[in-house]
Amino acid sequence: MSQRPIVLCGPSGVGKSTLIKKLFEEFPSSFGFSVSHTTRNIRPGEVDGQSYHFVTRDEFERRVRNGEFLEHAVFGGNMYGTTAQAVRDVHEKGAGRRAILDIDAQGVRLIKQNHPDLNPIYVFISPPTFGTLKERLEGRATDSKDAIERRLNMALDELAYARQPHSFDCIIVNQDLAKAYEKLRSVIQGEVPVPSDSVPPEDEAERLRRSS
Ligand SMILES: Nc1ncnc2c1ncn2[C@@H]1O[C@H](COP(=O)(O)OP(=O)(O)OP(=O)(O)O)[C@@H](O)[C@H]1O
Repeated sequence: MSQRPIVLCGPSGVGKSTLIKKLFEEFPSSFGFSVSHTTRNIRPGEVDGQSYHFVTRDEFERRVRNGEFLEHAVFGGNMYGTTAQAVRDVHEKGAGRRAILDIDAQGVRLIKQNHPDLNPIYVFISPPTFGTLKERLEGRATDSKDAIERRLNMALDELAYARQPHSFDCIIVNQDLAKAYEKLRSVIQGEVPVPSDSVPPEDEAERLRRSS
């Protein structure tokens, strides 16, 4: 198997975690997640460098200025992010495991601009329709109404980016989970060319949200 990192991108609720979980179940020691940086305090039982890289806000901001992060965000007043080095470490320090990244379209743009040496395989997981995505987010029952609204608004950008030609190596529409998983596995195992699906055109739900 090649060791190119895998970048999975797609709107929240499309099924990325579900697909990654299946991969880990089938190949328990082939893949690894990168260790994120955070400014939050270390909790009992956590190990610096394993759970997270715990750093001060000054240190975090210095790394942001250096362009080290593929993505970073603030949650509950603390900063979290993934550095390019953390992705390289999965391979170099993780006994040859292959890095899987679950990142948003903005993160994909940053890798392409700032860290092309990572040379990942870019896969976009698409919902069958925008309306289906809404149903999945509501059905998951883990997100507040506000969070669902935010995620659906963000999904508009993700879908617009994925509809641009050549933004991803492969697009997989997650309609039937078993079929989507088979396709993902083929892409990862380098059985290329795996025929790419197309991001579906705007449906009524997406059109209404874009115009509101
Ligand atoms: N093909 C599918 N058909 C129907 N339901 C699905 C399918 N794939 C995933 N789901 C369901 O959709 C919901 C969202 O999936 P999941 O949590 O994996 O999304 P995600 O893309 O990882 O979201 P986030 O980025 O917010 O973590 C879950 O309840 C999951 O069981």
